[in-house]
Amino acid sequence: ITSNVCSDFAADDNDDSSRSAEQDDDVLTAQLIDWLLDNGAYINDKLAIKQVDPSVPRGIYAIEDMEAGETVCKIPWKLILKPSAEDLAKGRERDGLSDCGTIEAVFHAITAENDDMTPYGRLLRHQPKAYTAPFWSQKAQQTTEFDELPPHGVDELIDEVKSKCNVDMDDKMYRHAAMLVKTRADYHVMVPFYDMMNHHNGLTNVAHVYNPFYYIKPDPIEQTGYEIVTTKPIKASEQLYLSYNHCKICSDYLDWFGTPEMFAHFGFVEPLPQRWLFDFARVKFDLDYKDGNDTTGEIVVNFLVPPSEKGIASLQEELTRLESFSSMHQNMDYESAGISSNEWQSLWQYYNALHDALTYAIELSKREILTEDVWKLDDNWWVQDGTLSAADVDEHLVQPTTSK
Ligand SMILES: C[S@@+](CC[C@H](N)C(=O)[O-])C[C@H]1O[C@@H](n2cnc3c(N)ncnc32)[C@H](O)[C@@H]1O
Repeated sequence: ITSNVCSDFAADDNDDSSRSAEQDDDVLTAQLIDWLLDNGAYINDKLAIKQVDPSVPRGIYAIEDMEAGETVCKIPWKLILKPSAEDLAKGRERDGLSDCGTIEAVFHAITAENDDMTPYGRLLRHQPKAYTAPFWSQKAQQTTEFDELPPHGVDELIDEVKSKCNVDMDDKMYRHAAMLVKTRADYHVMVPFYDMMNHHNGLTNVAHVYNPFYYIKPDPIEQTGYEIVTTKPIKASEQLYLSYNHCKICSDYLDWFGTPEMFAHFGFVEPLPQRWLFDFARVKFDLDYKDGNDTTGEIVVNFLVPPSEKGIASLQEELTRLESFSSMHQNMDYESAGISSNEWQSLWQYYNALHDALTYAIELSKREILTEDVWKLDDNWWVQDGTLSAADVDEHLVQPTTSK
């Protein structure tokens, strides 16, 4: 996976050329924890934040065995970056308003004068810049036929910020703030410590206690803090993992938000299990190891909607198109392509994942009975895990039928 994207970009972070050794990730993280504890946060003392090797991203690990149901952290409302009280009072609908207020709050946190900058602001400022596709350089977007290879619609993420928020997206720090919000916020809240948790749908072992999106009074998060608990026993040295799309508060993302969307929003290719939804072919499937625990074993495709002959033929066309993209670019290096090595690596990681997913789906569809029934359905042919939420049908919002 793309784990080294983060650390590589940290090295590219030339905004802080005067950065001293004290500002390195471990120091910034230690300062963050001290600040949180001094200001009323609870953080379970069986945990440590670390990067165990350069090929995996920094994350939260158990350093002692933990039981299911233990509190991981409780982060007080006052330490959370969020829109102004005035904006919050207008409601928490996902109309972009909340995101705008959060981007503004993050911008101020990362650009505060030295003495006013909190350890959270410092850590966020130090995070890798522009590593998700919507924030790539223009050159990368053009050279790599941006709109063709990475998932479609990545540019919408920035367009949405530009059209809804009164922020200057040509300003480097505003762009960084926007990317931080897109990659680290839960809806309208940026929660220190909690936002260091990585994603894995096969190894999820923590959950939210409260949903920040459902606004009830008195708001439990304002009262008791942002609280996360373990959902399984976790052994010392294991990593704590959240799911960014199949979690208790993920109803907007639950059904349609798969590996391509994860790449577009968060800038990494998720490990198996992966979900792929190809609307143009009306094919939707999960890709996983046959024996979930054996990551060297056979890979299986679980079609979530019966595949059709027409759909598989479209996937084949897409695979051919991809291969012509690859034969045009694969022998180049990032310098001759004129883009950064991180953009180049990230692009090919996604290419390989997409290529593999298409190849598996085409190959393993030969074991299925193909039926054209999916083409008789309406645009919501893909809804599987939940039921459509009436208010937001156009946005393909789904609500879980069971709590996860
Ligand atoms: C909310 S932050 C998670 C914490 C982050 N690793 C850190 O160092 O603070 C989200 C970012 O973490 C990275 N990330 C999360 N899960 C990952 C995974 N399974 N593999 C690679 N990178 C991951 C991605 O760069 C993503 O944009």
